[in-house]
Amino acid sequence: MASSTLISDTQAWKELTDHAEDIKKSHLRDLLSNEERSQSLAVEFDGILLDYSRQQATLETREKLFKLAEVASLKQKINQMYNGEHINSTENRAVLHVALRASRDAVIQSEGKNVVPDVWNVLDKIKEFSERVRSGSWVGATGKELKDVVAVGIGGSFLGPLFVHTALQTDPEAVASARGRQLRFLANVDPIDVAKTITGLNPETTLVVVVSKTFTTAETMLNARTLREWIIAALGPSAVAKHMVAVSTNLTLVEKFGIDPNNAFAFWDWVGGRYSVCSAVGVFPLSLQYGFSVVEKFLKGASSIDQHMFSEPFERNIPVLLGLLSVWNVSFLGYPARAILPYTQALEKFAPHIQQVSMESNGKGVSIDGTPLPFEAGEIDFGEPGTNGQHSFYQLIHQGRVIPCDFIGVVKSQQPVYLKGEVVSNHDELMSNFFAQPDALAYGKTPEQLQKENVPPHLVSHKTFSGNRPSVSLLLPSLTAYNVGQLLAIYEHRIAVEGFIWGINSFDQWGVELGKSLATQVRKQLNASRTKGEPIQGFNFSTTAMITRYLQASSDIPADPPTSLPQI
Ligand SMILES: O=P(O)(O)OC[C@H]1O[C@](O)(CO)[C@@H](O)[C@@H]1O
Repeated sequence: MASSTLISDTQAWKELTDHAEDIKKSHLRDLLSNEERSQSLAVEFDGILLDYSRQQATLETREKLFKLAEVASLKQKINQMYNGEHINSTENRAVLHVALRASRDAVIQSEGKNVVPDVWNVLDKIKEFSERVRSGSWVGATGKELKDVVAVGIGGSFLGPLFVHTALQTDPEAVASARGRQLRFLANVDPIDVAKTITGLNPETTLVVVVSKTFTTAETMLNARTLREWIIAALGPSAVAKHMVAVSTNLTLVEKFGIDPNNAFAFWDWVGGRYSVCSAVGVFPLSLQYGFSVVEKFLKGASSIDQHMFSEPFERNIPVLLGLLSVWNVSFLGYPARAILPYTQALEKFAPHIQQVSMESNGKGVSIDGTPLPFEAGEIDFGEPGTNGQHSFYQLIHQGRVIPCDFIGVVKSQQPVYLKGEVVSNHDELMSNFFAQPDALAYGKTPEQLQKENVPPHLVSHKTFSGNRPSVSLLLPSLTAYNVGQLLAIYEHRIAVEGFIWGINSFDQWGVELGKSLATQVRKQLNASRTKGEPIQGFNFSTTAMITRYLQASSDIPADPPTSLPQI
């Protein structure tokens, strides 16, 4: 396919469009009765099972999707990514998050240079520094051990580390090594978030890690300045050197901020913000909390999927299959959303992280060469752990809109809780729902079944479930740090596969710029109005009126220093 040709203009796309019309006539109830089909639509790797038999798809669909992958040069694009080519063309950057978790002896080139030694230099530095803090050889300004860490960052500098932190909090090995320590995150610029974060913390025992790829993000820099004042107010200006460290690609700005670059952990422009959890962005705060050896297992898990993705044929390649099925659901069956439903509370923060990875990556309106897309790319991701979600939005999924679901289950719970005298453990109860929901969605319930159950006629339509609602089931052996790394990489690569097929740039994010620059204009005017009494100008009537109202109504609020923030 020539690079300027849209994927939707190809014969492979047209064939899938026609094929989708046929598939829409079938029902999952019937498709699932074919055991041979079900057996073929499942794949296993390293203890992970992907069952995609509940997709509205047949073996023919899969063949046609492989044809589409061929026409989209999927294999070449994956190779280009792993070879460090500048596939993020609008920013002229390589996309090499796979290098962040490569083994020490791997060779991954960017601009003719093997980047793996640089990665391991930083990992070694993280290991050494985190061990000093954890062992108490690096202490605060008053000689006290630093037991509490606040990671200040937003977007990719927050969501991935929070997801992994939340998951590790259930891993017995991680829990044991985190005893007596706490890790908190400060992301939102809302003063409430600042107050909540510092509540109960003592600056004497707190290490603040400022995490920002660019070191210019408005929210992060303001929060970093606030916490710097919090430290200075309690311990004096010289305490900053002991209590503040940084993770960034911009070490010049780190130094300008007042953090010693020797206490900063670098990463590189070939790591996208939302793909940075395996860089110092995640590895450093998580190593402070859990120790480097636990975090290394997480990296190894991600790396195992990197190798699987790179070398496994498409028929057995979990991220490739998932990516192609997502394209099938969005572009051919017309389902714009995807629900991420982990049946484990440990993955509570997984959907929020994937929201950013997926929607910032694939929420694009033009192809990689700038041609407007005649189809919608990306999907709307949302989710909650089961069974909580079942008591929230599943009604819509069962009887309202059709939303393809990802069910994620774990064979061995990290926390088996058995009730004495009860037959079913908490985990079995959870998993009963994990197994039941996909079938409920797929089969539904017919009016005939309801009539046989003597449901009153006026309720039959209300109690009918159309079924034929697609899902995939991903069954992980357990949720160790290693498995968490695998899950992360499966989704990262799946999202890249989708973008490669749609022919978009999944690695830039120009869509976040406009709001940021308008906020800069508002911020300038707010300052000018508050300090010099200047009138608000340059906005439309509505915005001018709202800002003016806001200024007038908030003019009597005292500008307290952050140290006097009420603790929540
Ligand atoms: O790490 P930084 O540079 O502070 O950026 C934070 C986030 O802001 C964005 O650039 C846009 O929201 C994200 O892509 C990024 O993860």
